[in-house]
Amino acid sequence: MDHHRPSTALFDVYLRLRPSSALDKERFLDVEQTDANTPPTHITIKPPANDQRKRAVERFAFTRVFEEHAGQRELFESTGVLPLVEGVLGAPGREGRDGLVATLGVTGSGKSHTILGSKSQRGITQLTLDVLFQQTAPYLADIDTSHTVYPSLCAADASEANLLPAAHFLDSIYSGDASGALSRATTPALVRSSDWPLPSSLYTLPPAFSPPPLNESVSSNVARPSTALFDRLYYPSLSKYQSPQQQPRSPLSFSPTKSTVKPISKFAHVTRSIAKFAHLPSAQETSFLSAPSSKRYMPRVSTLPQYPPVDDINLAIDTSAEYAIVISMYEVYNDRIFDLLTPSTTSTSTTTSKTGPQKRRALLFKSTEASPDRKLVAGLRKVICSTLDQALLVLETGLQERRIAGTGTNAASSRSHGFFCTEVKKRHRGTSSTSHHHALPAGPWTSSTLTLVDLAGSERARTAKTAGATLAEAGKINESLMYLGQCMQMQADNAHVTTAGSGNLNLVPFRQCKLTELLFSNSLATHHSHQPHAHKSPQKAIMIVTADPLGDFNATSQILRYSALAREVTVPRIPSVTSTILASTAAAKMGNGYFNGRTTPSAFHEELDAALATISALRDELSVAQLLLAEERQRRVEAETSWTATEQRVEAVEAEVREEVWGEFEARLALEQRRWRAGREAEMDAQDEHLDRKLELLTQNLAVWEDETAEGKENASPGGSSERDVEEEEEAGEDLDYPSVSPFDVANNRLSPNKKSAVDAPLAPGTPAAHLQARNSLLTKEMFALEDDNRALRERMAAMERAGEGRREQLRSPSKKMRVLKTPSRKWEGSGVGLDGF
Ligand SMILES: Nc1ncnc2c1ncn2[C@@H]1O[C@H](COP(=O)(O)OP(=O)(O)OP(=O)(O)O)[C@@H](O)[C@H]1O
Repeated sequence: MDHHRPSTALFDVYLRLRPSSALDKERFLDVEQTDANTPPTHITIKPPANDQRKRAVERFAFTRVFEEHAGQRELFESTGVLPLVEGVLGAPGREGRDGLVATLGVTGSGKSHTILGSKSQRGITQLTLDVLFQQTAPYLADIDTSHTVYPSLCAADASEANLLPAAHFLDSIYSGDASGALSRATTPALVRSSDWPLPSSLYTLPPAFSPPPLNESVSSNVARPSTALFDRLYYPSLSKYQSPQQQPRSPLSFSPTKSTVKPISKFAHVTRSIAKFAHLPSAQETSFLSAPSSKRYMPRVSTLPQYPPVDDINLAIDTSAEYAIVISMYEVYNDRIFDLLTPSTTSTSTTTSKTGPQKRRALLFKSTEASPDRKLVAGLRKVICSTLDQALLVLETGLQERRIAGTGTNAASSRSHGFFCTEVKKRHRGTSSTSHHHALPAGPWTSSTLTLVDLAGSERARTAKTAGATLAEAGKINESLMYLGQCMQMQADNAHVTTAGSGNLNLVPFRQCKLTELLFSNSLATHHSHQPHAHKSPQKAIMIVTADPLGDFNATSQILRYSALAREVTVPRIPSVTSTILASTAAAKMGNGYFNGRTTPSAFHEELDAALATISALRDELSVAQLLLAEERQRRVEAETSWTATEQRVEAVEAEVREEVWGEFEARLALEQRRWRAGREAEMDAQDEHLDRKLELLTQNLAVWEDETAEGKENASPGGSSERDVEEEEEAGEDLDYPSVSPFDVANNRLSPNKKSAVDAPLAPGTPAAHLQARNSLLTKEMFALEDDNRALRERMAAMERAGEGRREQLRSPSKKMRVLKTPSRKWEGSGVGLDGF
């Protein structure tokens, strides 16, 4: 089995076995021993004796296997981390190369132990930082005293980051704001410090260390005593590797003044970092010493593990260069990126802290204006560290933000994928002028990053005994690890296709989730790398797979399958029971005279051997088929999980869209209703006005008609009979030439036959009766016209109401009943012509 990783492969893969505590369990993993001088590279895994699925033995190849006794230092030196560190530092005159080290394994298998260490031992991260500071210490740019270094670093940063000197960062975190309380579980190295606060006596400052007056800036020399105290409290173990002149300065001795960050047009785009830094609040506000009530405890560097030492390690370093080391940290939690150096509670404003914990903002992984060819996590808070101690304090501070929870399998299980980035910024130093040469300005800053990744572990809910939010987190973790497995498998297949020189390359689906995007984007050579400005080579990556040989067989074998460099299936030997059955069958045949002249014993044995060989081959095939079937089943389960996850995502999106559309719809409905009501009211007002005008006209006409009727009556009885006489005459039916009739009676057909014939009878023209008849018929016509108008109006109103009702029914939400509008009915009382329904 060829275990040499093809050149196109992304990762060198190492396997680290951890000493197991579950000694009562059966060991399922064996390391293949080679000769004493060659480190092991192969392992075999055997399914447990009671395995129902009768799985075959599998053999895996890795770049190297580290057995249980391997320590942190051995791992650090032998996994290729040091060449990565050298790569990041860059060869003389050359830009460095990005590197990535990730750990992968089942929960509790030792990933965090490898990357971050434990209470007593340092992990790869701390060892890397130590080596980096040892090598670069004499060449580190002096951010504390140089006026130009900090602005130039900010200007050169391509990731829209918020760059801070370590002193300012630590000060802002550990200042007196109560919001700075530890918000998450403590880290392996800090487990003690959570229940071990600084003695209260340390908070009580002697009078000599009283904080400077409010109006004095941090740059003031008055701040010096607190610097001394800071050194005394937090720097008992000053760097071992620096000469006295290079002893690390305390963070508080950093003295930016407004004049140091004067707005130079060249650095005009250096925005937030400088602006914030230039407007530092007064020392009283920012100094951690000014806040005895702080709940966040700055860890003591001296209490952090010092073992194993790496003082003897030497790397090649570019002595003509000037370096700056910048730390940033983030985590991928539920497929979103969160900065670990921006605490979830604000630590600079007491007013904000009163409002409770602040939700952390998720960050984007994207190409930026200054980095079009490479994706970066944009908007991180990055801390420029001048000493190892500062870097360790920043690391510990960030780790306090990381999500950790106790599960059934690990007391401090990482619930997120942690990314710890050490960025090495490098530029040509520049020279001062001599009598022979002109001064050479410092070159531009280049930047390379070593990212150490502590992946969260895959886990089974049953064994981890998780529930609620922790179970949901586990779902997300498993999903992202499944995508990672798919990508690694595809990449391995591609690598084999490339080596074999035949077949098609698959597209590695690394954009499926944030984790794979972060791990693969800058490792794979994309089309961008062919662009002229894409000068950086893809990052180099190492994967350290951790496993417990006495742990969970299923979970471990699954991870080994997709991470190993090569894999081979070894079929278990035919069980002796089969041979026994075959042998006894043969014996029986012999006893039954099977060989009575037809078949010789030797021919029978040949036949038997052939049969056994066939059976063995068939069993081999069966085992392989069973294995493939098991894998297919596993894939199906994974596909189903992914399908369910996608469905849930779709449902969530759908619900969101529904909610949005419904909100918009309701707003429009309300608008339509308002418009409709306003229109209806306007129309009703117009109708009322119209009717009023008509009524007025009618009343006027009636008055005229009554006057004229009265006049006519007077004229018709010159004897001057009284009004009462006229009425009596009318009632008695004693006719005038033209009867006294109301146009309403005419209109409503309420005339007596006598009156009707009198009204209809033609009269002599010019007489008052004829005049009255003409007026009466005019009024009657007008009445009819009015009646028609009213009817038409009523019909229109009824139609409008029906339409409005229909519309309302149409628009009405099934859940939210709209209040039906009830308009009081109006009636024109006097005429008997109702406007019901208005
Ligand atoms: N090689 C080792 N030597 C000694 N102790 C170890 C080793 N590996 C792991 N441990 C211990 O086992 C425990 C669990 O390890 P660790 O937290 O690193 O697991 P993990 O893989 O990171 O788990 P998770 O994915 O749940 O975060 C820790 O107490 C750790 O110190």
